[in-house]
Amino acid sequence: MSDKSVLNDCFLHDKQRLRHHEALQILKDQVSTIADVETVRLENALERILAEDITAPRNIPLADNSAVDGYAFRHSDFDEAGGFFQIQQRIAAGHASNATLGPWAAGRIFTGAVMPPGADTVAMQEDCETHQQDGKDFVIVPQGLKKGANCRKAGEDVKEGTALLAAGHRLRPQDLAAIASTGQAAIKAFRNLKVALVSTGDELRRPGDLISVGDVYDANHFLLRGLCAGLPVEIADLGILKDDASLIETRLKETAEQFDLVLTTGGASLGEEDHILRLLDKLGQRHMWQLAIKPGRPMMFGNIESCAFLGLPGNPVAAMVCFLLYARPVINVLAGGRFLEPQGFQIPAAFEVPRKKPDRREFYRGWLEEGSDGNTLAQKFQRDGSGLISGLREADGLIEIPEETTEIRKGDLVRFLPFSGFGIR
Ligand SMILES: Nc1nc2c(c(=O)[nH]1)N[C@H]1C(S)=C(S)[C@@H](COP(=O)(O)OP(=O)(O)OC[C@H]3O[C@@H](n4cnc5c(N)ncnc54)[C@H](O)[C@@H]3O)O[C@H]1N2
Ligand code: MOO
Repeated sequence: MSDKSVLNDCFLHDKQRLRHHEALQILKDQVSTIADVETVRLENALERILAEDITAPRNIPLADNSAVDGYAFRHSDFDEAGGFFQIQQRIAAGHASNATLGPWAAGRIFTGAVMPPGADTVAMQEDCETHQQDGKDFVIVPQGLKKGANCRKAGEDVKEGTALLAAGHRLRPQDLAAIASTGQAAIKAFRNLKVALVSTGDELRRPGDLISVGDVYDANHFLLRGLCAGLPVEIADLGILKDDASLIETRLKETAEQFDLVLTTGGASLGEEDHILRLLDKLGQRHMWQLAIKPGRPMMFGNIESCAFLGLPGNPVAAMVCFLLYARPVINVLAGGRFLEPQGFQIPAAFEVPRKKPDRREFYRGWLEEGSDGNTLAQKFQRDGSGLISGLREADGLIEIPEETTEIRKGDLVRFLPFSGFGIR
């Protein structure tokens, strides 16, 4: 390799840069919840992050009840031939009976109705025959029912005192059902995080605006807006800031006073027109910059007073990779949740990479495909450029290649991180 090609490699210094795992550790150490707590009615609690533990105050269900429409009876009255019972009471759901069931008596019962005292088993009505004799109603229950059949026990779903959900959990529909089943009408939840989205760059224009040579449409705003949609945030669009240090300084200062997190893209490197890093250092504290990853190297993290600050690189692929790996878990922690790690699995590669730089972790855009032998393989988007939105669009996930790997041959195991594991599609 010639000296020139070495000098041309802008990743030459990866050895001195922060490793991915070190960056994650810094974020874990530095970030804690800043969102306030508020009371939220269950109707509005979907996707909110719980700020309290939820414990069952009583058994669910509260009492033994029937799982079917049928006839409740005492199993001890029943023998191999079946049973012949006089129907002595009728119990509908919501109308518990206090009358104890005597020997050879049955209660007409409906699904969800509380078992009458003394009864322990229910026969389904389709399996029974009824008839009248001397003005009395009887039911014939066929043989074979086990004691307790078709009876749901008190507390069989949840026992009184069971811990159902812990603070920090993001509420799904089934969690809301579980809370509702305890009778709790409102919960303590963290307020959604107030996030300001800022795109920086003289070249940027919003879709719909006219462009001329050298201009670029602001794709990152829509990328980040979409990625934030799956997180407990309220976003504000601060638009595009020109590469003007004093303008950016004023806006960042104002914004930091009003928001929990400022998320910028662009201007993260050190060119004369890149102001974000210098301004973060001037206005607040920087905890991280320059990672040994590709793409995403100029990613930065810090704070301006009590406002967290994430400066993502301008290249859209780098912005998305950094968002998924770093911004997403940071946002979730700031919002009261846990540090979200991606889910991934090992899978053979359908591609080869003859030479990969050591000392840096790489994230390719990729998808799963079927190999000739029918096995599933990971395929990689051919081109590596960090400005290629096409790769993101075609991908279903990221392929994570660790620092020590210097070559990938077809069939080597690689780690696939499906986008679904990041909560996106
Ligand atoms: N001399 C060096 N140059 C660069 C380095 C370096 O270390 N030394 N790092 C490169 C890497 S890696 C990346 S990534 C980029 C990121 O730099 P910035 O964060 O300063 O981003 P910009 O220069 O503002 O923009 C980079 C690229 O992305 C386009 N861009 C920016 N914002 C948007 C947007 N909202 N929507 C669509 N596209 C956007 C911008 O036009 C540029 O083409 O720096 C390398 N350079
Ligand atoms: O790391 Mo930059 O992230 O090449 O695009």
